[in-house]
Amino acid sequence: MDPGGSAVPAHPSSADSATAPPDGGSPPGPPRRPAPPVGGTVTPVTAPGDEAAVLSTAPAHGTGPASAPPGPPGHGAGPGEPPGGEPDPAGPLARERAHLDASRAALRAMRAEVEGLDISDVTANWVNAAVLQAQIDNRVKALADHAGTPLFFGRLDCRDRPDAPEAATARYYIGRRHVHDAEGDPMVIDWRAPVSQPFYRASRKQPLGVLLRRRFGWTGGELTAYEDEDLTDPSAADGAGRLLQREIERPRVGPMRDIVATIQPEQDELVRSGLDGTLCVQGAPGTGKTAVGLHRVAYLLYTHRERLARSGTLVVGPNRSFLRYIQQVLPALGELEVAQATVEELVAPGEPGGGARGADSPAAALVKGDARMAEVLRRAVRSGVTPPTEPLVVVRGSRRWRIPAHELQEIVGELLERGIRYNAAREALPQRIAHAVLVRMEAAGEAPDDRTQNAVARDRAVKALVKEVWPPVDPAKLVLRLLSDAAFLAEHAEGVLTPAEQAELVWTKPPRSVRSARWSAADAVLIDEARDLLDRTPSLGHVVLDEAQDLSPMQYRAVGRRCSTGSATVLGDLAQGTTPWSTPGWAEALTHLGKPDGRVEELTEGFRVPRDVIAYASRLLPVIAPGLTPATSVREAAGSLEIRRVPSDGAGDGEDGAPTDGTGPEDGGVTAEQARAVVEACRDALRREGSVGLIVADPRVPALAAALTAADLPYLAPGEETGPEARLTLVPATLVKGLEYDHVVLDEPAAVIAAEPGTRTGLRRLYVALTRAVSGLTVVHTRDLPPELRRAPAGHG
Ligand SMILES: Nc1ncnc2c1ncn2[C@@H]1O[C@H](COP(=O)(O)OP(=O)(O)OP(=O)(O)O)[C@@H](O)[C@H]1O
Repeated sequence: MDPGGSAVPAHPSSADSATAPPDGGSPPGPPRRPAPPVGGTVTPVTAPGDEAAVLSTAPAHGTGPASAPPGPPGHGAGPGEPPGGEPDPAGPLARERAHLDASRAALRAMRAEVEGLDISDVTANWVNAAVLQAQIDNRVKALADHAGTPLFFGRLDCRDRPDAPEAATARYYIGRRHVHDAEGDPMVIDWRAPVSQPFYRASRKQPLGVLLRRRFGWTGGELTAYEDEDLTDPSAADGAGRLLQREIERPRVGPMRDIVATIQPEQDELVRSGLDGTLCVQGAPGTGKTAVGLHRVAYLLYTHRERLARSGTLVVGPNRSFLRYIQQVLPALGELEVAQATVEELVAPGEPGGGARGADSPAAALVKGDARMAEVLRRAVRSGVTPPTEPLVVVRGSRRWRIPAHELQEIVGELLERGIRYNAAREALPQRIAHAVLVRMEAAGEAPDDRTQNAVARDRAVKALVKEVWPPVDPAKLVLRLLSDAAFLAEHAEGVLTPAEQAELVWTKPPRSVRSARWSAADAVLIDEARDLLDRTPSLGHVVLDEAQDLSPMQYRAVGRRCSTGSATVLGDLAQGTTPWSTPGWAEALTHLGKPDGRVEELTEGFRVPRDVIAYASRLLPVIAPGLTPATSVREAAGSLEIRRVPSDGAGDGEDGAPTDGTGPEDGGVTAEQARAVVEACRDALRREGSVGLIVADPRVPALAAALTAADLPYLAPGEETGPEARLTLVPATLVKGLEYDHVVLDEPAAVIAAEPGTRTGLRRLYVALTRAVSGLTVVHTRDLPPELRRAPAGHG
């Protein structure tokens, strides 16, 4: 029997005992009991225990919403509420809805106030007026009340001061943005404010002044449930409550969403770590690295708004589909100004995909991505500098000023030694020469001033000398020459690259010009490095670098110079490195980034992949990344894992990875039986709720796309938004990193491995593909599974 073939029958269900179906919303009109005053003021409220309306005070164990039967109508609307129908108008849920209504009204008032601003008196001219109006428009946009987005998701009842009596508490509602009433008192507090921090960090062991933490459940924009934790009882166990479980286990449809309501304490520590230090997060698949990185940007923008508004922030992701997938998270958190780019777009902006067209062999790419290339380029850039051998004569009026060659050489030598950027030195050179002339003028009794110095610096003879001594350099032409002219390369790679490495670099058919060259992604990074040697790349305030394990040292340098005076958040998983140059360790990566003091933290709690699926995928870990901790899964549902073996066309089983079916490479070796079984697995997956991802080795995409079309199954491209009409995405294995689907159908693992240049890279690609599922994974294979997957190593399930 195939040891991996045991099916785990756990099907997700939409049933959710934690919340009621929408019940028509809150009754119109004012609540019978007004919502207690919030924030800032000491508010005597009933002791938390009195509000007996707790949904669950203890973490739910083993009866997660995904496996619980659907409750009766109204069940779970909040204890203290009558089952079904409207909530008791005096009950806690009704009071919370009243606070919601009041907060919405306050937000409307805030918006109306901004909309009603009359700027005609305060703006001196139309330019100022336009600028101010744009700021007002942005503010109005930021104050919009989005129907589907809850205004708050949590509440804290805190002891107002450590010495305050038990009954004196302050109450804070925690939400995505700050809302205040007409008096300026807060109704909802921004999740990023320091006051909100205990919502994420407080535990029964360390309550941080919190008496009660309440989480709210929402259904279709309606407040339908809440769940309390009484933090005054140290004997009760901390743990994920049902609303949290429900959020984690909800079916995925559409792009990535924010996790602001359920950020976990260890994630919160990373989100709120300071702007000045660089932070690197190593984490197994689904541990929330991307989520942490994006929320960290939102937090930093809130905390250092002015500084970052000036310097800018940027999120770097592996490809466009990934960026499309994450692009709505920051706007949902109210942050509209964060740029997003791939490394390719960073180094060669303007053209989609960075304009890179050529492809390198892995060996050539390895050398081009090596940090030693920086030294080769540095030498090559400066190679045109030729110390003058003749004196310079400058004619001013009737006088001639002569600077001897040795003095000119000294000036040039000094500029070279100072290590300033090539073009900055090139600009400084005429001024230095002019200075030498001025010294002579003064010695001769003249009284030259700054204008004289500038005039000398612009003198024709000086200009001609500068052009000859310090010639202008075009970065692309320089790289073109290095890659086309073996002698030029050898001159500058001497002692840095071996002759064999140099041979990898040189094009066999050199292009005629920069424009006709088929630049590869690695070439674009070389050009970027050369450009930076000429002129300093402007630095942003903060850069988030996701899927960082795949960057070459030269790519790290390219990202690093874009945050040279700022800081970075580096996110990645060494086990998911699938480039030939992928990062061996974070210390090295941080050094290339120019942030050797960066702090490395690890996340191991998985929020995506169900237990059985992550245990299965983790069988590969000892081979692909020995020493890394396998992720745990906080999801309660074990998930479904099914391995379907398809009988081959009678050709018999071959060796691992070898096609045995006699099909040609043009269809990627997909047999008719395999295609049928894959389509069937997709149909099965589509019977369930949520998104479905069909992951296939890149060469097999056309054959399986044709099979889906023939079977009348519409499908999307990765990053395209799933919706009710199309929930199935056909994803080439090389594009699936960072993405997730409720149910994953994985076609032919042996082909995924075979599509990569080496077995280790292949197994890592397979590990990425195996860890995309939120609730279920079906592996469909004709060829043998890799032996690493068939063996269950001790402790890995
Ligand atoms: N605290 C949380 N509450 C709810 N959902 C969470 C939480 N943390 C992470 N998630 C969810 O878990 C899933 C995985 O998160 P994310 O994509 O950030 O993980 P990752 O570590 O970047 O994964 P990968 O290594 O595969 O790129 C996402 O759907 C995310 O929204």
